[in-house]
Amino acid sequence: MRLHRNLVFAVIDALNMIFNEGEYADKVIEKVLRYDKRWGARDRGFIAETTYDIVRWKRLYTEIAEAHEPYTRPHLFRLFTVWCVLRGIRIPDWKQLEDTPERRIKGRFDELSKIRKFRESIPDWMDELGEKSLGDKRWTKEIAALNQQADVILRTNILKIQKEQLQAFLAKDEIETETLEGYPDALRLKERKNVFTTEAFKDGLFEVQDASSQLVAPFLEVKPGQRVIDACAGAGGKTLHLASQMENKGQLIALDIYESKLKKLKIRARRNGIHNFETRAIDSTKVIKKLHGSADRLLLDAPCSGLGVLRRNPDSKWKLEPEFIDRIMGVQQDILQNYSKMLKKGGQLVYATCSILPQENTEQVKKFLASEAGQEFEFVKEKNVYASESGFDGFYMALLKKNN
Ligand SMILES: C[S@@+](CC[C@H](N)C(=O)[O-])C[C@H]1O[C@@H](n2cnc3c(N)ncnc32)[C@H](O)[C@@H]1O
Repeated sequence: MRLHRNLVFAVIDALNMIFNEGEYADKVIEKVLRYDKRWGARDRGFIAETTYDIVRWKRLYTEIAEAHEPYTRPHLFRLFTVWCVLRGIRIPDWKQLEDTPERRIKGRFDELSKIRKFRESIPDWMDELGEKSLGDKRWTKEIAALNQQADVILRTNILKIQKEQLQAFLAKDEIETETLEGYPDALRLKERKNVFTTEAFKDGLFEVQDASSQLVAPFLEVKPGQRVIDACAGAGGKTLHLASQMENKGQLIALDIYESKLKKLKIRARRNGIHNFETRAIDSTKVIKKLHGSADRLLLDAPCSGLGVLRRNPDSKWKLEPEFIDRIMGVQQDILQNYSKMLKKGGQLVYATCSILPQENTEQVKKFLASEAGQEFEFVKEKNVYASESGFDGFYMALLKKNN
């Protein structure tokens, strides 16, 4: 691989904004990719993937490069040279990269790779929490899987097109895909490409949605004509899926505490051709109270640590704090206690997270079922999705039924 100076400089700029200015990696990459309109898909891919890689391996690379906060430009270039050496890329003879100690880098890598928190490049607290919560064996496998780059998975919008037709449509744009057993609407890209510029995307024929996330809406067993509430809808990845499973019939109410996220959902719903839905921002407890006893189905896709989706958000390894996890666990239980009241007798709810920690998942459900509010509910089934087993994001979902 031949390195181009302006692309490498863009990576260094991006790392500076992410590591020194605390900006979010996805936003920074969007910003940096706007630097030069002439960059082609390969150039853009290089910038995005190299930046994400160095963010993912930050702790390992900073140990090897003996770099530390705040990262000066020479430090950031040192991280970049570690990336090059470990990938076997020839270092160009640029002033910023001179005197790269290649043998020393490889030696340090071999030493540090013996220790999980360095090898997997995670903070001490996360390694301790993962081991305590999942046990040494599962955590070791799981964190290794969560450090792999995520595949790009599409969900066919079956309101508009069949999966095989979509595959043929995308092939015309030289986007080759394959089906995935056990994920009826999913297509996996054989090669990473920008799908957002395709006509198929603009026409709402698919959404980008991880395969594990595609398991959640079917777990709720919705039927056309029902009243379904998606109480933590966000920008609506799962709302859109629920709507297509309802065949656009019935009533779908999408709630969230952030109006801004619901606005994004409206745009996506329009593109997807969905009209059986409405959004309501939760700006007071009245919004929930008004819906008490009204839903046939209820999705609680609760806010969580996001430890199951580190492959797609590697910078959350450095942004997440243990105090946040403690706080969000309180919110998760409040959501179960208060929002479950929106369900009708005989109705069903799914509690889901994109976490792999039992304390955010099965233990929350057990605590709810043992509480006063949980007495009317019956546990039906649960599913723990591990990245190390599925090859996709880590997720949890539990189905509960409200007794008649
Ligand atoms: C896991 S995300 C939802 C992802 C979304 N369902 C999807 O499939 O794209 C959790 C959502 O819960 C929202 N949230 C946080 N606290 C909440 C609360 N107390 N009530 C309702 N929603 C909440 C967040 O704004 C966030 O959008």
